Amino acid sequence: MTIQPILTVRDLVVEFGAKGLKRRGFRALHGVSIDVRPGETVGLVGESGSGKTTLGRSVLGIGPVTSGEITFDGHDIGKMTPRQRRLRNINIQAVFQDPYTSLNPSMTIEDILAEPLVATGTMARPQALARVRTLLDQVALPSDAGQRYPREFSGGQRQRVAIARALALSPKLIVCDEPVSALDLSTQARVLDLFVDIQKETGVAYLFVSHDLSVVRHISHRVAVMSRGEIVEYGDCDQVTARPEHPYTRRLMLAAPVAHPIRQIERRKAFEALAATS
Ligand SMILES: Nc1ncnc2c1ncn2[C@@H]1O[C@H](COP(=O)(O)OP(=O)(O)OP(=O)(O)O)[C@@H](O)[C@H]1O
Repeated sequence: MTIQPILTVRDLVVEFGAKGLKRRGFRALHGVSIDVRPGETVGLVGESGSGKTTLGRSVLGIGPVTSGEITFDGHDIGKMTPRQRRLRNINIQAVFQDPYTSLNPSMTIEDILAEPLVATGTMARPQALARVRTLLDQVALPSDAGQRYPREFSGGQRQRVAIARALALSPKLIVCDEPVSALDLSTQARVLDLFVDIQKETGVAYLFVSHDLSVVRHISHRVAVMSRGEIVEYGDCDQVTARPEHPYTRRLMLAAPVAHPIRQIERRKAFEALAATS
């Protein structure tokens, strides 16, 4: 039995600064196709400027779609306005890079987490507050965190709050755009493990954007490699990261540091041998 994707992107073209039909703007995406199945993580990796964020923003409905299709949970959402998305209950959430600016500093954590539930009419405030306690528990924050403000938390803890907020409305898909890049290495590992645990618990799918191949390798079932607005390689995580076929992916692998210098040399030799035979 084939599993239907929860998200399908077909031939997505995004141009910035296009003026009407006559003047073409800067083309950031050149016909990108990708899909995400329920409960899986698709990692989107590539160097700076390759178009990862642009793709994520189009899926979220906060970036332009010049042409192509985006289908989510059976709905054709590519050309929907934010209002149309709300009316049709299109529930795709986001976790962004910077935990220091993504949370309103004047609101308590409780209010930050209750807001989407109350604002969408999903729950009255008393039920929303009960849900907040469950969410705090889910992201392993203490129950008294609700009465505190974002400034009282570390970067990793703030990112846990951002994850809890994304989970509040029980989405089937979360777009994660560099969600651990601002964190130190040990905090990165803990937050990545949290993403994995939450997926096991809830079945949520992630489109997970990162420039860091080791992060993507840690969390993804499938990986798409982007270069200059195109997907140049796309497949199972093990296949793409252990036996990359595209020269760009090989270069990305070689550029990714590994902890042990001898392993780094061995790996470089292996990839050079691979490159010579292909
Ligand atoms: N609003 C915009 N107006 C004009 N050009 C843009 C806009 N947003 C992105 N771009 C351009 O589109 C290209 C892709 O950018 P994007 O941010 O998607 O890349 P990225 O792979 O996410 O990079 P990074 O890892 O640095 O965030 C870049 O050349 C960028 O300058």
